[in-house]
Formats: sequence, C-alpha cells, structure tokens
Amino acid sequence: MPDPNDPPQIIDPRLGSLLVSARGPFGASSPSVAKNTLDFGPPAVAGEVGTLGPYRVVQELGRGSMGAVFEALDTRLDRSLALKVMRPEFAADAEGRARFLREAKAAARIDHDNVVTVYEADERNGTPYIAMQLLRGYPLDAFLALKGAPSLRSAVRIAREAALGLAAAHRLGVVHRDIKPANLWLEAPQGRVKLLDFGLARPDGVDNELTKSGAVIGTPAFMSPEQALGERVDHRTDLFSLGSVLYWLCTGQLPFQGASVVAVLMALGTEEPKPVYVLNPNVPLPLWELIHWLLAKSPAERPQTAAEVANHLHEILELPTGLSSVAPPSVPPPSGARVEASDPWVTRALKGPGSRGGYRAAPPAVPPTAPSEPRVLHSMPVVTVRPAEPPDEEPRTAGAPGTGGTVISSGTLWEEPRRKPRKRNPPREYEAPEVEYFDRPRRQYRSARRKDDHTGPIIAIIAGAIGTLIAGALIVVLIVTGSRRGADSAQQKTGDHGRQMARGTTPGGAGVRPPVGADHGADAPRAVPPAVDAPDLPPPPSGASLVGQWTRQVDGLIDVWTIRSVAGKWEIEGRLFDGVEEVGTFVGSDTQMSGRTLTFVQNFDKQPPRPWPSGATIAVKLSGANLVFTWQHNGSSGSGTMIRVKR
Ligand SMILES: Nc1ncnc2c1ncn2[C@@H]1O[C@H](COP(=O)(O)OP(=O)(O)OP(=O)(O)O)[C@@H](O)[C@H]1O
Repeated sequence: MPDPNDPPQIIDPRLGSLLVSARGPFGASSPSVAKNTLDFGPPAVAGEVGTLGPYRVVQELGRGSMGAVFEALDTRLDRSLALKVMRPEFAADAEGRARFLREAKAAARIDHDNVVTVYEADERNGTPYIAMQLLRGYPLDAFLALKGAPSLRSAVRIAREAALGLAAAHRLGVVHRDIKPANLWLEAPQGRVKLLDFGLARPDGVDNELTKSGAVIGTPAFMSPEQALGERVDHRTDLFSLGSVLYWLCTGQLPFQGASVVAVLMALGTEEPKPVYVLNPNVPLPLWELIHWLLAKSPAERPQTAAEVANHLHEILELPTGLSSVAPPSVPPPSGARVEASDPWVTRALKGPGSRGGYRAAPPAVPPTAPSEPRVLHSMPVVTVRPAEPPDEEPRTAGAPGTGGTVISSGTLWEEPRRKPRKRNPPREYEAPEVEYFDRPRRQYRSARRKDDHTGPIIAIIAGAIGTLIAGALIVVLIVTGSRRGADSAQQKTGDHGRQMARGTTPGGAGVRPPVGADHGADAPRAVPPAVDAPDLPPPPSGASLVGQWTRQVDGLIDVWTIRSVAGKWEIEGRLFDGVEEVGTFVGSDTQMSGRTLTFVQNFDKQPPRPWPSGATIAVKLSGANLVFTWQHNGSSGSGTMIRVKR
C-alpha cells in the first residue's frame, strides 16, 4: 500500500520529470544532511501554512520534483502570489540549490505575455524560494484531462503562444529545457499560455556542469535526442519538445513511446514518429509537416528559431481552408501530469466557484471535506485546495474522423462541409508565396546528411542510474550501436519521409501519382486545360537550390513531388506513400523546359504495387502557390493541382 505521506508519484515513469545520473537522483551529491521540515515561521492567520519572511504562506498549490508551490501573500504590497519553495531535502544540496535559483534568475529576465512573471528569488532561513505571479487556470495536461482533446485550432493556438514565449526567452539566451504539457499553463479566463518552470533553464552556453556529471535532465517523453544523450543543448531542444507537445495535441499519442524510460530514450534516439496524418487525417498538411520538421533528430534540420515556428503556426491558423474543429480521437493526459480524471478534486474544480488562483496538480492528500489545518506530509505541509476556474477555452466539437476536415485532393485544397456550413464561393486555392529559393544547395544537403549519418544519433551510450522518485536510484546502461543508416530499413524509410518532408527535401526516389486514374477521372480522356496565367517556372538558378515541394492526398495516398535545380537543369522527384509505406518512387532528371512548362517522362525507379504505367508524359507549371500538372499516357490525359508546402 502506498503511504499517503509519500510525495506525489510519477504515475507513468515514461513521462515524469527525470533527472538521471550515474550517481544518484541528484548527481554527485545527494544531500547527506537533508532537512526534513520546511522552516516556515508560525502562521500569521489561523489555518494558513506559515510565514516566510514577508510572505504569508496561505496554502499549497502543487508540488514538483524539486519544490512545492504555495499561494502566498506579500504583506509589503498586499499582493497574492505563488511562492515556489525548494524541498528541504534538496535545499541541503548546493548543486540543487544553485539550479533552483538559476531557474528564478533565468525566468526573471524574461518579460513576455506568455511567460510567467517572476517577482523575486531569494533564500530565507536556508530555504530558497521564488515569488512569482499567481496564475489562475490549469496546466495544459490537467486542463485536457478535464476537458478532453482540444480542437486543432486550439492546439495550434496554444503551440503558437508557447513558441512566442520561447522566442522571448531564447532572445535572452535562455533555454527552457523542459517544455511539456505540465509547463504550459492555460491562464483563466481566456486560456492564454504562460510558460512555467524554467527550472531546467540556464543561459545558453553557461554552466553545463550538471550534464557534464552525467545527468540527463528533462522529461523523457518530450525531451530532444541531444538532451537524452546528455549532449550540449541549445534553444532548438525547446523546439523539439514543442513539436512533441504539438504532436501529442494533434494525435493523442506521444511521438516516442516505450514501456520504460529506457525504451522511450531509445525510441527517441533511433526511431521516427508515426506520421501525424496517419494518426489524425484531419491535420492539414502544413501543420503535420511543421510537426515533423520540429521533431527532426538533428537540431540543424529543425526550424531554427521559435519566432519562425510561431510565424508558421500563425499562418496555419490563417489557412484559408480553416482548421478542422475535429479533435484527435482522444488525448489522454500524460501520466506525468499527476492528475486523473477520476480525481475528486477535478470534479470539484469543474463545478467549483472561481477562485483567485492556483491549481493543485497532485490529488489532495486529505479529503476535500477535511479541515484545512496544515499537517506535515513528507516534510511538506499540505492543506486543502481551492478549485480554480477553468479558462474559457474554445468549445470543441466532437466529430467523426473525416468530417469537417481539410481535404487535399484533385489538386485543390478545400474544406469539406462543416456542421455549420459556411457560405463560400468556389474552393480557394491554398495561397502561399511565389516560388522561393532555399539557400541550402542540395549537394550540401546530401553531404550534411552523410555527416549526420556518421556522427548523428549513433545512440552510443546512455550510462547512468535512473533515479526514480519511488525507490531510489536505478542504474541503467544504455548502449545502442546501430546507426540510423543501419537501422531497420522500413523504419528508416518512414522516418526519412517525415524528416525530408519536414525539410522540403526528398532525396532520391519519387512517387508520382500515376496518370491513369488521376485526378479528374481517369480513363476518360480529358482535355488538357488551357495554360493558366501563372508565373513561369523560373530558370534554374546557379547552384543547386530546392525550389519547392508539392503534396497532395488522394484516396489515402500521399504524393510528394519535389522540384529543384541540379547542375542547371530542373529535376523532379517524388514519393508515393500509402499510409506510412512508400509504394512508389520516381526521379525525373531528363526534364525539358519549354516556355512556361516543364515536361518530363515518368519512369518509376520503384514500381508501385498497383498497375500504374510508366512512361507517361507529365507537364507541370506553377499556378500561384500551386503546381498544376497535366499528364498523357496511351491516349488518355488528365490534369490536377498539388498544393505547395510552404516553408
Ligand atoms: N505561478 C503559479 N501559479 C499557480 N500555480 C502554480 C504556479 N507555479 C506552479 N504552480 C503549481 O504548482 C505545481 C508544482 O509546480 P512545479 O513547477 O514545482 O512542478 P512541476 O512543473 O509540476 O513538476 P517538475 O518541476 O517536476 O517538472 C504545478 O503543477 C502547478 O500546479
């Protein structure tokens, strides 16, 4: 039987915060002389927890791995705030204390709407504390546990605000290092995101001592591969974690899963997440593309700044097709949230009257009806909780998969009728800027990939002891010798797809939707539509540059074409995917430019399993942001449009 006086447990070790070290849960020096009680002064008001300097400590709001958070009153200003106090057993450890106060210093420098405001950080009676803005509302994980899966629009909005907060932190050289749902607070009443808990944050490039000591810091399910390997991290680790959160919001699944922390870490280093569109077909292409881009193993292959990510998310919110209101089938709360839907407090919170603030993550250690007299639980006073008002999130609409979703088909992106059909005129094309040139020549890209293959996640060794919060230190040595190149080929294929699509590059291979049966009804010959008054495909620039990538989804098949210039010629390549499986590849380097049109003959390198003919002549041209193509084969012809994947 678990002792109710135990600290909140990580329900699922895959998800809880983790500080892994070869030498114990907190590295070299687990506190030898741990204090067992918080040194609060006697309460100034009956029923309160105590006092700390000028603060009246009113009640506990929640606990984390290193500290507990209390609602408090600053008697000097008569201002309510949240007081995060380091757990005494950790306060005895100098390294831990330094990390705790570093959180405050890092966070205090950030002044942004999407980051919690830190007022003060200090030590009193040997107790380090941080005084910060008292938030009303819920952490994202708890909120979803209460309200269920978010709409895609909400998911994107939340991720965008988090990206904006991160951008502000990154501008100051501060990396969060533990972006996860529990650290994205949805503030009541509007649900504005506040980034919390810069507990692992440190100024970029400063003081890597903890990781030097072999510690891996973060939350496994959301940490980046470089973080899992204990390598030096920069701001791009936060982008990976944000990608994981977004993946979870859009699919209801974690991108990297495993039965244990070690399995999750291994998956992180060696596997690619299942494509988002497979798990939730309602996720529009630009969004799933972005998610996979964020989840690239190598930081260099991710978007490079949080501001850039925020921009992309903004554009996705503005998509003329709208964002489906259909949520993923379910978004289970990550267990690390330490809250369960059956938690009576949750029920109370839903019904409860609004309060000034606070959310209590851990289930109450005393029944809701128990007297509020403080008692000591595991050296921390625990008091009753006051429910907070849930933020007014956008209502979510339940819906069967496939309804109201964004559909990419026959060349045009349109919106299927929603429950409340909007009055609209002919389907609008997805509008993205005209042709863009990307600054990274393909050759460079290829050599970079080779380099990555040698030096990248050959997950070498994660040696250490996994400090669990339940039983003490568990030593685990993780050796993964396979390189990505040597990894399972099917997995590699799928993974490369995600990554390459995310980067807008699909080297080698192509998978062109076969002309027969193509977009406008297959076998019946159709007139090739007149040339659209659209900009020419520009002549290949000097040097090799990726020009663009086009994608469409037809009958569950996803067709990705990439056009680029190689040695002064246009090259077309593509891949055809049936779910996660690549079923066709094609490279067309023998292309002809004539006027506005680029023509090539489609010959498959890898023949799709279905009877799709090789040898069709395909002509493509740009139309706005789309790629219009026509095909001819054995007397049949057709045409279609693919949407541009903008980047
Ligand atoms: N500014 C705040 N206002 C209101 N409640 C807060 C505030 N900061 C934290 N809390 C509450 O206190 C709980 C504990 O926060 P803390 O940052 O210590 O841990 P955590 O982020 O949940 O876990 P860990 O530190 O292990 O990752 C949070 O879950 C939240 O419920």
